[in-house]
Amino acid sequence: MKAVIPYKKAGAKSRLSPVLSQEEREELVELMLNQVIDTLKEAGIETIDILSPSMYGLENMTKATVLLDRNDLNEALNWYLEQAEEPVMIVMADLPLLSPDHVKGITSTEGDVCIVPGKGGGTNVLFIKNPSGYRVRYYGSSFLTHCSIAEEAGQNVEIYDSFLAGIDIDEPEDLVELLIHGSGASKEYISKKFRLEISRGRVRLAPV
Ligand SMILES: Nc1nc2c(ncn2[C@@H]2O[C@H](COP(=O)(O)OP(=O)(O)OP(=O)(O)O)[C@@H](O)[C@H]2O)c(=O)[nH]1
Ligand SMILES: C[C@H](OP(=O)(O)O)C(=O)O
Repeated sequence: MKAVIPYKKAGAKSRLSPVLSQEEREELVELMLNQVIDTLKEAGIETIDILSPSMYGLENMTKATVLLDRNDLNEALNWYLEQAEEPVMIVMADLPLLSPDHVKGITSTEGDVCIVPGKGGGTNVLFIKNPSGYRVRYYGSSFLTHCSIAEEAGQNVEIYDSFLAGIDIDEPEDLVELLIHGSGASKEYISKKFRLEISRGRVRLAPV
């Protein structure tokens, strides 16, 4: 069993541009990537690949193997799945609230495929026991798409339901969850720029 993390640092997280500069967004994704790698290692995942279109931000990466593929996310991942000869766990790089227990729970699924839904219909983690028989199609309502792809391939799907594993850091409101529930370098980084404030009964971001 091995894990692959699709990762692109250049121009990352454009949906966070209302609150973070490009430089800040690129720093944040690098911190989150390293937290995801550490979580996978702590869960006992020994083979970890990073699939990236360039070495940007990965020049000093020693904790995982960097595989370069300039194709888009789906093409790069489907190429990876075609080559795989063991179960594959596709883990997004923007999951700083993912824990080793989540990883262990996902990979101990009784299903052929285990999916962790993200906000807004995304797919945060996709564990595939028989990768050669599966193809991904991220973006849009990819969670529903990935469920259908499994069912059409006769593979049964387990949905791993987790509030924290379901939080991918895409939009400003996701930074509130990182400040409330997070720990480690990405939480520390954001806590230097933002604090939480209660406004009209809701928790919101405010500049420090
Ligand atoms: N290998 C590879 N990974 C990608 C590519 N585009 C995005 N990713 C990664 O795929 C995961 C999900 O991507 P998004 O949440 O859309 O990240 P993003 O493109 O930086 O965010 P937005 O600009 O807000 O859409 C993250 O781990 C990204 O680093 C790509 O073209 N190639
Ligand atoms: C890659 C994409 O991420 P999102 O844009 O939903 O955060 C998805 O999960 O399909």
